[in-house]
Amino acid sequence: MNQRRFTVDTIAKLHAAGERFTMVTAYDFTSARIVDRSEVELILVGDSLGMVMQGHDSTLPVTVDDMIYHTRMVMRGAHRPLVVTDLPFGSYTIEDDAIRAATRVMAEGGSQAVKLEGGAQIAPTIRRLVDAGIPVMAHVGFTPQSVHAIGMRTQGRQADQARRVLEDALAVQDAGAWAVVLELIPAPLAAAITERLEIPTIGIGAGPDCSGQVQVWHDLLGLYDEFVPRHAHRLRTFADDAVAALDQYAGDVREGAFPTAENSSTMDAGELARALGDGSGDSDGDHPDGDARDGETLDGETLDGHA
Ligand SMILES: Nc1nc(=O)c2c([nH]1)NC[C@@H]1CN(c3ccc(C(=O)N[C@@H](CCC(=O)O)C(=O)O)cc3)CN21
Ligand SMILES: CC(C)C(=O)C(=O)O
Ligand SMILES: [Mg+2]
Repeated sequence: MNQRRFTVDTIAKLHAAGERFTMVTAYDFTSARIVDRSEVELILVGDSLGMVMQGHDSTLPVTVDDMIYHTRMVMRGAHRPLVVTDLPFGSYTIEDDAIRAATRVMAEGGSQAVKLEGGAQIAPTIRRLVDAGIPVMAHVGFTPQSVHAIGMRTQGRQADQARRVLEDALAVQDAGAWAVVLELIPAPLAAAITERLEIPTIGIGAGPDCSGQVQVWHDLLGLYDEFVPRHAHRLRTFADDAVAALDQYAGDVREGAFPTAENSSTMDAGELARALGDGSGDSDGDHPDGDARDGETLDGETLDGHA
């Protein structure tokens, strides 16, 4: 597919046309290449990488440098999707820090937008980023960087809390966010918010009536077994396939079934004999040019790749 890259503008047009779209996380070149070949419109370089790539039990230890490192790998592989990078925990608490972190992520990482967690409280920061020319995706409801403050649970089941989630979504829209992730909120609340917003909502654990959906790569493909969130759309079990493949590899080597002639190269028996010095080659031990290293040229042209 030789499609032009999705932009904030083309996503807005999809949304205006009433089309649902998808976002998936990616953290490296190879996975970004795969998303590039798919129909998924957006890549999130999520701070979930702290869990699924780094093995931490929360997203809190992730640094701006980590996000830039992973974004750079993703940008080399993704040419069609719009790429958004999460600002990590603590990097945008203070407004000036937010400008610095977002500027670095975009200038050094190369992504097209940043995402940060929070509602009304973070709205002034969103406004400043947008004024600085940085497209901002917001994230309300369950915000994983606040897990120790709010717990790992659905937000907005009671009226007062639900109203706060709605107000957060309206506040980030007013501040200039071009989209908002709704994480772990009741489906009817997500539907009501989506109806009241002009910008697209992107749901995860927020029911079917969002403008789009987002999933973590490892959850979709069955690569992460520490836990499988209820909201995960686990379409494959690649980790199981990988273990089976590794077992087959180990077994093949043990049984001598790998490598075969097809995986190996040959050499002239005389050359080997000369190398081993068993008398069939140069008996005087001389290695005149053009003899012991037959066929090689001075510029090394024929050095590579012959079987
Ligand atoms: N692999 C992975 N998938 C994710 O979706 C994800 C991450 N990692 N890391 C960052 C955040 C953390 N997220 C999480 C993590 C756990 C639950 C969880 O335990 N959910 C409960 C249901 C909670 C409720 O409905 O109140 C569950 O039983 O799955 C939810 C979101 C979402 N993000
Ligand atoms: C779960 C998504 C929305 C996210 O923020 C992440 O992957 O970090
Ligand atoms: Mg995140």
